[in-house]
Amino acid sequence: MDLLSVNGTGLSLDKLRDTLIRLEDTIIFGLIERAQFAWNPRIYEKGSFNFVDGFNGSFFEYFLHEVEAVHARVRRYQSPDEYPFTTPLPQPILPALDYPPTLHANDVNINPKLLNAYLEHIVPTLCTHADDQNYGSSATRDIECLQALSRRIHYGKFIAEAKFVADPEGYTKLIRANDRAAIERLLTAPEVEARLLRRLRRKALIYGQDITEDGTVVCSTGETATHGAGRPGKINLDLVVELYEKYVIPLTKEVEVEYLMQRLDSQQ
Ligand SMILES: O=C(O)C(=O)C[C@]1(C(=O)O)C=C[C@@H](O)C=C1
Repeated sequence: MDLLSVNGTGLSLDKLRDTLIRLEDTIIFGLIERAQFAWNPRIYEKGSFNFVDGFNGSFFEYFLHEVEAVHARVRRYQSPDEYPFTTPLPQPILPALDYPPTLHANDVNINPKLLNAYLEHIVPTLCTHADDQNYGSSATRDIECLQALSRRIHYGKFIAEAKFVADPEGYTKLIRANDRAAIERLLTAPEVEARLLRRLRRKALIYGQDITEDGTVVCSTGETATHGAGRPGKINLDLVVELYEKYVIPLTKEVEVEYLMQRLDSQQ
C-alpha cells in the first residue's frame, strides 16, 4: 500500500472507492491475460509433476509459494492491504516500514475461500477446456489475478473502518448483538453496486478491443463480436460481471463484516 495514501487524518470512503475502481482495471486486464491460455487443469492437480525437492502439491501451489516467498522477502505482506495465500513465508530482508495505524487489530484473511472460487469456478469458466502446455504462463497469470482480487477484497477492511467511524453507534449495537446479517444490511450500498456492475461491463467491452494506430477498432468482445472483424472477443462480458456479482462483491462484504465483528475487541 502506498504510504502516502494512508498518511493523513483518517480514511475517506470516496478515496477508498477510487482505489476499488482502479483495481477493476487491473482485474479485467489480468483476466484478459489469463484467458489467452487454456485451462491447463494439469497444473492444479497434485502429483502431476515430480519435484526434485520432494514437494507433493500441485505445480500451481509450488509456483504460488515460491513467488510469495520472494515477495515476502521484500516485505510485500507487511503492507496492510496485502495478504498471502501460502505459509510459511520467510522474513523480509528490508527493514519494516512505518505504516500509520489505520485498521483495528484483526486476523481476517479470506484468501482460502477466494482461491477455491478462483480455481473451481473462475478459471474453468474463463478459459478454453484444453491443455496448451503453457503451464508457466498460465500460473503466472493466475497469480497476478489472485493478487489483484485478494487486494480488492481485503480493501473491505478499510471501507468497513471508514463506515464504522461514520456511524459508531449503529455498528456497535449490531456487533454487540452478534448480528452479522444486520451488519451486512447496514454496510450495503445497492446503488454503488449497481453502478459498479454497469461500469464493469463497459470497461470489459472497451478493454477487450484492439485499436489500430489510426483509431480503428478491429475487434470487439462478447456481445458485439459479430459486428467486428470476426475474431472472437478477448473476454466474455457476462463472465466479468458475474465474477463480481458472485464472488468479488460478496467476499468484500464478508471481509467487511468479519472485520467489524473484531472491531470492538481490545487491542493487544
Ligand atoms: O463501496 C462500498 O461501500 C463497499 O462496501 C464496497 C462494495 C463493493 O464490494 O464494491 C461492497 C458493498 C457495498 O454494497 C457496495 C460496494
